Amino acid sequence: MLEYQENFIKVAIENDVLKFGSFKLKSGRISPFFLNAGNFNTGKALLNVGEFYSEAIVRSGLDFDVLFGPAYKGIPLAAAVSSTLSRVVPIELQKTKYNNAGFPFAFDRKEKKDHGEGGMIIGSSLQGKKVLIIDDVITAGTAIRNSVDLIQKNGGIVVGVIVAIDRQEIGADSDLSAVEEIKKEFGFNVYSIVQLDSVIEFLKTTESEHKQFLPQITDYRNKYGVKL
Ligand SMILES: O=P(O)(O)OC[C@H]1O[C@H](OP(=O)(O)OP(=O)(O)O)[C@H](O)[C@@H]1O
Repeated sequence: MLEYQENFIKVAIENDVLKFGSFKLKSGRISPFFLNAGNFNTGKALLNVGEFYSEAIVRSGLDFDVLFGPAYKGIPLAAAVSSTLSRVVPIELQKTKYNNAGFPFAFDRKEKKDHGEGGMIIGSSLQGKKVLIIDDVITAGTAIRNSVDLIQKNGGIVVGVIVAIDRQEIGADSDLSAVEEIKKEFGFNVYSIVQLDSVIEFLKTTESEHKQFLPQITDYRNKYGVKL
């Protein structure tokens, strides 16, 4: 595990974003851990988070024009990360790789608006642009599929997805994880700051008060996790 990944897990725990206990998921599975990015709710936390995502994005080597954050939790993430990228990516690289555009971002509405400027997309235009979707987590992949559809309807080309954590969990009717299904269906990669395996490693190797959850998490990984 890299240093920034360990730091992400620490910050996520400190902010009550990564929680341990017993949580019922949309899938009906009872999970011993849960990620709620809505708890990155201070300027300080967003600055931290912006840096973790930025590091994962730069490491991915992915070439993109616009960040897209699906409503609602993707919205502050897209704003924070585009702001951080414009600060941490060296100017020369911004010129050569990112068109010196200042890392534009966009997001969608959940409710239709038919007055004022109208439309479903707010922020940068997606027309003809390579789009990187940013979200907190993929569970069944519904949010990502909706976003891909919306981005394509608005003329954008999705080139990848970045999430905070890859749960490495198989779907209800398949041996593939949601992340693998998305890759297979659309052909682009899903990147993450950490995977469930990193969280397991963290609990094994650090003096965390949450070490007690290791057996339940390992059982959950064995029961629902993707085979490596
Ligand atoms: O892969 P999925 O099964 O779609 O689950 C993941 C999505 O669910 C959550 O958002 P939610 O749809 O709850 O909306 P919110 O951001 O408004 O909370 C989360 O922020 C992801 O966008």
